[in-house]
Amino acid sequence: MQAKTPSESVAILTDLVLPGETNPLNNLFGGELLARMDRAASIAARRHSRRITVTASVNHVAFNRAIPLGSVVTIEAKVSRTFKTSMEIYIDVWIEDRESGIKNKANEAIYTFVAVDETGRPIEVPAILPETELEKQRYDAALRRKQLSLVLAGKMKPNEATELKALFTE
Ligand SMILES: CCCCCCCCCCCCCCCC(=O)SCCNC(=O)CCNC(=O)[C@H](O)C(C)(C)COP(=O)(O)OP(=O)(O)OC[C@H]1O[C@@H](n2cnc3c(N)ncnc32)[C@H](O)[C@@H]1OP(=O)(O)O
Repeated sequence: MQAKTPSESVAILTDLVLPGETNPLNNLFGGELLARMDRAASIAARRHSRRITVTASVNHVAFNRAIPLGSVVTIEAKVSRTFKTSMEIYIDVWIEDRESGIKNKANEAIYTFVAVDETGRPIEVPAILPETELEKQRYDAALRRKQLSLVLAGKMKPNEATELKALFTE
């Protein structure tokens, strides 16, 4: 299977925040943002693997800035690292300033997707070759995040999480 670059998987969704999607503070409802990020991430995972993909876990979400009603929101998702059958998808969320058009970072999230065959069994995905400095940083830290996610899910013993242990012994 031929390796791919993160830019080959990039998925960008730009949409408005409408009244039915807000909370009582008139900001985008958190669950609505999670769903939009899941959609963008699933397209990125699909573009990388060209397989059926499912969300295996949401590893990290930071709601750093509220997103007001009427905002133009851009969600950019791309594969940051692949393992055997799983892919880490890094998602950046931007709000566009109405007057200047300048985009300011509002949130970010990290999802894990798994490619599956027609019977739902995990199947191998192409490797990834990070190109930019940011892509390389995200790639390098992804194994640590995977181990943390597996430990929290009870799928890995803490003493097997070599990358996590290294954080505390360096
Ligand atoms: C192309 C352009 C147009 C595109 C056009 C759009 C098309 C778009 C199609 C629509 C697509 C919609 C997709 C929406 C996304 C859903 O809405 S999917 C619905 C929500 N998700 C689900 O229902 C998934 C349910 N869970 C499962 O099916 C199974 O648990 C899984 C995820 C397949 C894993 O199966 P398993 O038996 O645990 O398999 P296992 O071998 O242990 O693990 C497989 C891999 O997952 C990893 N893993 C498992 N759990 C975790 C965890 N908690 N944390 C991190 N990694 C984990 C393992 O480490 C392993 O990784 P590798 O080392 O192989 O890389």
